Amino acid sequence: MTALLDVSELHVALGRGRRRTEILHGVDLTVAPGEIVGLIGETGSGKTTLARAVLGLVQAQSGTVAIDGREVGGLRGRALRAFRRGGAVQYVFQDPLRSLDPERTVLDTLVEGLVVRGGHGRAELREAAQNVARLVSLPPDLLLKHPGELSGGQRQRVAIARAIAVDPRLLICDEPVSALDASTRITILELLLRLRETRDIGVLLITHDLGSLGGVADRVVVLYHGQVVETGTTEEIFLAPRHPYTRLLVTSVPSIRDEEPPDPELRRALRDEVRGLTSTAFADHPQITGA
Ligand SMILES: Nc1ncnc2c1ncn2[C@@H]1O[C@H](COP(=O)(O)OP(=O)(O)OP(=O)(O)O)[C@@H](O)[C@H]1O
Repeated sequence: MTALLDVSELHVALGRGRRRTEILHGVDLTVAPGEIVGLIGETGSGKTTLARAVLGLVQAQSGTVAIDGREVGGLRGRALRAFRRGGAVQYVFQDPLRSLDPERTVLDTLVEGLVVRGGHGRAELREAAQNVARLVSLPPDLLLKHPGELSGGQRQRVAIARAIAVDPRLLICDEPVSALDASTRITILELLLRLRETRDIGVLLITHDLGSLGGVADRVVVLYHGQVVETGTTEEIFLAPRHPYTRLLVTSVPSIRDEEPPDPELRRALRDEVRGLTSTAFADHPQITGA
């Protein structure tokens, strides 16, 4: 089966002139239709850069990005704009308040993508907004409100519904629940599970919190310093992590910790091992140093 998203040997460099640095060093990643893939990595590991490359917002030095078998990584100009307008890939941000226009009602927000695409009458747009609002369990009385009048969880539902309205194939969710309280997190993650079942949408779920992927992601891709160091089913990653960095992450997951307190010796040994993998400043991150 053709992967919905197929990223192969992707190298991306950012910055200008002498400050130009390679951020992604040959990343491979796939997402199948209806699959939820968790992309985990420390801050600065290149998760957002990877998402931006998939959206065509940054150009690759080399490697390919294909959506439904069509190479999109090299699109430029009009072809790139048409790809974006088509809406096959949609991005949901961590902080919906910053990504939603405060002046726009929920109803107008939900159909932003359809308006850009053009060709829809008023009644059609209203019906489309009502349909996606229902899909994400947003009460109809919220449709005429503005983002500032909604709770954090309601705003994230609006952001997801706006993305769904253009019927995407792939949803990239960048830390979609990290700004929410525990129970709202669960309802948003359940919503993603429902959407992949009912719409066969592929989801790339970006997070630095391995614990939030349990029960949600089918597979996990571990990004470390711009490289994929491990890929496996969520069960494999949680129960039999192979790379020392993944093992360190797993010892930090609270639910696992509760059942079996982390062995300080083990964590120390893993930290030393991870530190030995890189001599860069990355090794000074608190997760690694245990500070
Ligand atoms: N426009 C840019 N120019 C130069 N370097 C950049 C640029 N944007 C990001 N970087 C660098 O690229 C690296 C990866 O950043 P990126 O935002 O992709 O990481 P991340 O894993 O998403 O981190 P976080 O979890 O904090 O969002 C970082 O070292 C960052 O400083």
